[in-house]
This record gives sequence, structure tokens and C-alpha cells, in this order.
Amino acid sequence: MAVFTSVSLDDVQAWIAQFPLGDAVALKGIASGIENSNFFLTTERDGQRTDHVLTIFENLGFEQLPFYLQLMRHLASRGVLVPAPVATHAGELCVPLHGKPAAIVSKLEGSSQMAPGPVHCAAVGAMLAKMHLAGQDFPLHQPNLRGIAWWHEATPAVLPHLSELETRLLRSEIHYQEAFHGSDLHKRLPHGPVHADLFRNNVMFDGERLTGFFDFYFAGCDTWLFDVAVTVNDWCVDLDTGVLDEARVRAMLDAYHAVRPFTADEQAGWQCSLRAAALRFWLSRLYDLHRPREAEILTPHDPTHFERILRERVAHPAPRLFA
Ligand SMILES: Nc1ncnc2c1ncn2[C@@H]1O[C@H](COP(=O)(O)OP(=O)(O)O)[C@@H](O)[C@H]1O
Ligand SMILES: N[C@@H](CCOP(=O)(O)O)C(=O)O
Repeated sequence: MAVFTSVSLDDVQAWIAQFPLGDAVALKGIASGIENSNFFLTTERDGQRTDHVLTIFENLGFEQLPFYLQLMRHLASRGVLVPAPVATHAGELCVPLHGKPAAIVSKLEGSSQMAPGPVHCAAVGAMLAKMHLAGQDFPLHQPNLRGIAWWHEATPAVLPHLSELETRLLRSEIHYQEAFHGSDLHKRLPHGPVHADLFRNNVMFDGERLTGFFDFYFAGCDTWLFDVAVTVNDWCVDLDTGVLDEARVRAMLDAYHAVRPFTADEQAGWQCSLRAAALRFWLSRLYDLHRPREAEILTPHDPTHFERILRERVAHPAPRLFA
């Protein structure tokens, strides 16, 4: 990644005065992530140092940010482990920095578990179900901005770069997903605010203790099942083959089901949702690869990983959601 916008400690000194955080004493760019510019920010007030994360939003506008930041605040207030946004003295969660929207959120303890076992998957599944339930009374609405409407926009942009085999897969999957998204079954699936990008690198663990979900900047309203599918497709796969690991899948789905039982409709839409979740990231990775943006450091994610996962989900029946 990526620090797309350079910021110095000097820049932050004056800016931080609008937050009830005291002085900025350290600032360090974070060299991972692909959407925003992120920094670890340490502040000091009354001799006490506190760590935060400062995010400058590169692609999201002021009008979109209340959804994400208020959602994090809503979830945090209901005991879901997510970073809490810090409000300014004026009560704003998002204010300009170098002309772009910026926010400060609490820093989660721990680090990402990039080689998860069933115990980690169970913790993620249970917290995901808790998050879906806690989001039910969230009053703001925003569609999933990387949902089917975006797939229709992105497809013509990437098609000229694809081989014949890839083109055939992309066209046929879009066609299949149009039918699924237009079906009565899809309308009956429980929905609400979803994270929509709950990959291994967006969850913190301290050993086996989950300390939080973060990076809510792809969140939107979609089916809860889509969120589960995104999560399973990342946490429960063999990274070389895209094949699902039965022990991790079972641990995640059983833990989720124990908190928020899946419905029969969700069972019926499960394989379609796993395919949708694979398509979503294949397409966005193709889009990012072929239409790169400027950044100080930028390593695009490999699209072929999700092409492989999509082919796997098309070829093999999905594991049962529940017994
Ligand atoms: N609230 C947080 N607490 C701790 N670390 C964080 C937090 N938010 C972001 N980070 C760190 O910053 C990195 C990049 O953040 P991320 O949100 O994934 O970036 P992007 O939005 O650009 O994809 C993460 O991998 C993590 O190490
Ligand atoms: N998880 C997505 C890309 C989004 O990047 P993130 O660092 O914000 O999670 C992918 O792997 O394609």
C-alpha cells in the first residue's frame, strides 16, 4: 500500500487541536491497505499517551462517510469489537485534512492472524453474527457500493484486458448473478449493514482472543449471507488452491449459527452467495490491476486468486450452512 497523501507531524499538530486528544507526539505511515492513507497517531494529554489510527479517505466523499463512521460508533456502543471514531469538540467524526476527509479511530490491540485455525474462525463467525444483529436498528442506509450495480460498471472496463477464458467466466457469472439478485429468494434473505470486506487482514487477534473488526470502508447494506460468504471465502480457504477447509468452515458457520441461526432461504442461496463473493473480489482486483492509481507504494492484489476461488465455487457444491 499505500500512503497516497503525505502528512507530517507538523501538519497534524495544528489540525489535532479540534479533537479532545491533546498534542500529537508521533505519526507513522502504515504501509498496507489499498484504499486509504493510514497512519498510527500517538497523542498525549495530561501526561497520558494514547494510540489511534488516522485515516485520510482517498476515494470516499464527505457525504458517504457518516454511514461508515456512525456505523462503527453504533456497533461499538453495542459491544461489537470495532474501532471507535473520535468526535471533534464540535461533534464531527470526519473533518478535512489536506483537502480530503479524515477521521481518527481507536487503535485495536494485537495483529492480524494470517494463518487462522478453527479457533480463530469460530471467533470471527460469532462476532460477525453479533455484528449483524447489532446493526439491525442502525438508522442510516447505504447500498453496498461494490454490489451488482458496480459489477455492471466495472465489467466493461476490465473486459478488454481479459483472455477468452476469463471473458467467458466473467460474462457467464454476471449473467448467473443477475438471475440470483433478481429472484424472490434473494429478496427474502435477511439483510442489513454488512462489513463486506472481512478478510484476515481486517481483523485483529491477540493470540486466540479476537480484539476487533476494522476497515469498514466497504460496508453497506446487503444480505447477511453475502457477508458470511466474503468471510468464508477468505478465512476458510487453502490459499494456494481456493479449496475450502472443512474444519475452518464448520467452526465459522457453527459459531455464527449459534448466535444468529441461519434460515432455510439462506441455505438455498448459499452457493450463489459464495459465488457472488468470489466474483466481487475477482472483479475489484482486476479493476485495480488494470486501472492503477498513484501511490507512494502500491502492491495490487492478485486477481487470479479469486478467479480460482470462483471456479471452485461454481464446480463444487457448497458445504451445508447448518445441520
Ligand atoms: N483501528 C485500527 N487499529 C489497529 N490497526 C489498524 C486500525 N486500522 C487500520 N490499522 C492498520 O492499518 C493497516 C491498513 O488499514 P486498512 O484499513 O486495511 O487500509 P485500507 O483501507 O487502505 O485498505 C491495517 O493492516 C492495520 O495494520
Ligand atoms: N480485501 C480486498 C481489498 C481491500 O483491501 P483492504 O486492505 O482494504 O482489505 C481484496 O483482498 O481484494
